[in-house]
Amino acid sequence: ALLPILNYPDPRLRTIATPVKKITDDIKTLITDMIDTMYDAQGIGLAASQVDQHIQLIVMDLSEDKDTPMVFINPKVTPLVEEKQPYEEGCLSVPDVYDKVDRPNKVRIEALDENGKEIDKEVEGLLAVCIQHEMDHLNGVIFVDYLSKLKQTRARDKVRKVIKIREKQE
Ligand SMILES: O=C(O)C[C@@H](Cc1ccccc1)C(=O)SCC(=O)c1ccccc1
Ligand SMILES: [Zn+2]
Repeated sequence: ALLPILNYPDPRLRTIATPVKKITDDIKTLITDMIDTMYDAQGIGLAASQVDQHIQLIVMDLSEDKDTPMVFINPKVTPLVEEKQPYEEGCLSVPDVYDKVDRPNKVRIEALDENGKEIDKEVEGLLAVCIQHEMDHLNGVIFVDYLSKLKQTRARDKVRKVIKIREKQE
């Protein structure tokens, strides 16, 4: 099923996600729904916080054919390089807003997959940028928080306009 995505500056996006204790059938259904929702919204990642489910769960798919979803449960991300690089980011909760954010571009990801199997890998580039962006969501941080106050105001105005247009289309 498609889930509604919370839009910035909804305060629910600031909720800190809690660890997943047991991978229940409900969680497996949420994973499927989040993957469907991510594809429908043309995203490459989605954090459970964005669909108002405040547990430590991220889905991502950076593949061309949108047929290789990745699931990260209770993820831990550790930077592997000191220096940060700018990368153009977007966010499904801040539609039509894109801007550069500086982040380490090589990180280690430790997590569980949807079957509870350990994941422990080093990634770089867009995958590293995206997982850090998703981790921020689980900690109530949105990428516009790294931008200037002026850009944050512009982002709020932009989201308001996009939502109005979407409501008219329905
Ligand atoms: O809101 C989200 O978490 C999804 C977000 C993930 C993300 C994309 C790019 C950089 C960092 C994090 C998106 O998928 S935004 C839409 C998108 O597909 C995209 C935007 C910019 C570059 C590449 C992809
Ligand atoms: Zn986002």
